[in-house]
Amino acid sequence: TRIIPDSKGKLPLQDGYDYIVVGAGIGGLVVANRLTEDPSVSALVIEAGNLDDRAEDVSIPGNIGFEDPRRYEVKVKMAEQEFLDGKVRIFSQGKAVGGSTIVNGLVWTRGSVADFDAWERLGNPGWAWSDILPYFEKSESYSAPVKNVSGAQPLLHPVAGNHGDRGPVQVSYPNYYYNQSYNFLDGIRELGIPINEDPNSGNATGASIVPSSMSGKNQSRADARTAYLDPALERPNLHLITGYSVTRVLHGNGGATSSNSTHDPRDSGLRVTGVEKTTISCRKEVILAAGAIISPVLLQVSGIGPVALLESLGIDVAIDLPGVGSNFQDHPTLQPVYEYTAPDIFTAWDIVGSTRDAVRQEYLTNRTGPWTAPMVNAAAFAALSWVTDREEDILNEAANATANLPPSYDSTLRAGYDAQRAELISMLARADTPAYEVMSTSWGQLAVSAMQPFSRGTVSARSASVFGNAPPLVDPRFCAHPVDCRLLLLGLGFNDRLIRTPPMAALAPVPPPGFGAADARNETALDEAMRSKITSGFHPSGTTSMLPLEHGGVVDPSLRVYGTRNLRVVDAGVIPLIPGAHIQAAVYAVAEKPLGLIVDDYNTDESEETGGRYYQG
Ligand SMILES: Cc1cc2nc3c(=O)[nH]c(=O)nc-3n(C[C@H](O)[C@H](O)[C@H](O)COP(=O)(O)OP(=O)(O)OC[C@H]3O[C@@H](n4cnc5c(N)ncnc54)[C@H](O)[C@@H]3O)c2cc1C
Repeated sequence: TRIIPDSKGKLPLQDGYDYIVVGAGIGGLVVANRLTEDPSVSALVIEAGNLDDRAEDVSIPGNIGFEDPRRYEVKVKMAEQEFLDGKVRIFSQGKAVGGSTIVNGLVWTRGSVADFDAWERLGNPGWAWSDILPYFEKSESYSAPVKNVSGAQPLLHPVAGNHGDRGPVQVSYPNYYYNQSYNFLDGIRELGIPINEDPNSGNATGASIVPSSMSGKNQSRADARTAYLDPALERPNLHLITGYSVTRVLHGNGGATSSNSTHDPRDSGLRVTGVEKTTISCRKEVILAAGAIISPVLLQVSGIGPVALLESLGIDVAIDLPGVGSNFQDHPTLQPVYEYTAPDIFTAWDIVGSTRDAVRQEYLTNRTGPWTAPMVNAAAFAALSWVTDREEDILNEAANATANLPPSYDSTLRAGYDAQRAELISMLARADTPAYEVMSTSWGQLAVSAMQPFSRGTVSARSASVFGNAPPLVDPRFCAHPVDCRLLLLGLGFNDRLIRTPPMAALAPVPPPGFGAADARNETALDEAMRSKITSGFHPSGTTSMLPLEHGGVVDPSLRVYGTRNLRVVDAGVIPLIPGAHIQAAVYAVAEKPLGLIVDDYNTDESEETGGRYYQG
């Protein structure tokens, strides 16, 4: 691999590449790696961020949440959240080779059989659980420790059934568990939630010690860079530019094309910033993998998106595609801390001063001790019927309450939403898909996320350039559908019961202001306290959805943008319906899957355009 860092000068590039990939996160690096396994294929990856320095704040799981590698993050301001408290929130996104996997929390969960079967029913043949399972397996090397390292019963699934053992991403468990993880799991059991020893089997509910994207041997972060770039460094046919941002997809002569172009559609290109503006051409395809926030904005500023938005910004319309930037989903999340005040409780917050020196030394010498443990050791995924006797009321509310869809949604997006809502309701009614998740940290944070969100938002360019004065408008519209807040309230009520179980009461947890036992009984007050605290679960997705055109889709089941012949999106944006899980495992699997389709397009017949509405104006 030729890595071309931010040279601030002329870019030493080839005349052209077969494939040009925008963004070196999960989607970009998986696709670039798999394509260049064939030495006759050339690919260029362009990444806005830089190679990370493998410093301790990146690679050591115990640093997550404390010494975050902020230098590899960009903060994106959300629109004021009108269904919460009217205030803005911040999204984090990775900006580095490896994308958000350089800064993420390592939690490795796939979701349930039902999550992916719903993708297929929504109009995506070949994307059911049984179809995507081989790609979950292909992406990972799963290992569970055979010995009990921390003294307590680890409750892990030790056998690698349905798990990959030769894939690039190391998935394993830490060599250390905080005792509080077991208080949590014991308390959860007292509330009738079963232990799930393998949350990645397709049955996603129950309480677990969660697997992490980390090396079992080195006890360090496994990310898209270590998994998919580092092993390919010897390949001369893979080039990577770092520190440069793609600003536009070009159409026709030098760009991904619409059918009314007179130019060769294969002659694609991108505009890239640097000291000197550069245009790069490619022979086969452009693959957008800039993540669920930026990929739709790049499409919009390149003239592919909802015609009304593009015209309002003075952007020439190439393809009127109403779904670009819509169907935005995330897991709304609360992070209340029930501080453990019993004496002699050791938490990650105690790792300071000389204790920190000792913990660090133990980690560096033996790869054992608290620094092997990521922020989240244990989590519970609760099925709705396990946690309420008002299940029918909630399902009725899910079906009948107004979803407050964004006014910009056209009839296709509304029809697509109706189909998704039916799937979500059937998932809420099942025992193997979660209504909410509770994540436990060593210091008493019991974070609650609604796992089947019914609200939908938008990502919209606010200028004709990605670098215009106005950054894009990112609006998840958290709790636009009221059932999302209802599920979060249910989760907080659950926390209140949980901290009063004997195993948890032994930790003497103190609820944060507004979240105490009396508050939990007063739903109105709790609801108000809660709305000011809801924020992102860091899982933006859906903004370039794989759905039929008549349901607001942006890409077809081969991840090709409707109306183009040589432009695909391969990142979290193509997820049509967010799984009830942390999404990195799904994004890796999604990115592994289209390889055959991409390559076949150029080895067999000419690819056909796949529908789309060409702008005639
Ligand atoms: C703080 C945080 C914690 C998270 N924790 C977890 C977790 O514990 N478990 C889990 O499953 N998921 C987690 N996630 C989510 C997960 O990491 C993402 O869903 C996943 O990385 C998305 O992959 P992607 O390929 O869509 O985009 P990314 O991995 O974000 O990669 C996109 C890349 O594109 C680059 N880019 C953007 N614009 C341009 C441009 N114009 N030109 C060139 N390059 C560009 C970016 O710099 C970035 O490197 C977390 C995310 C964050 C931010």
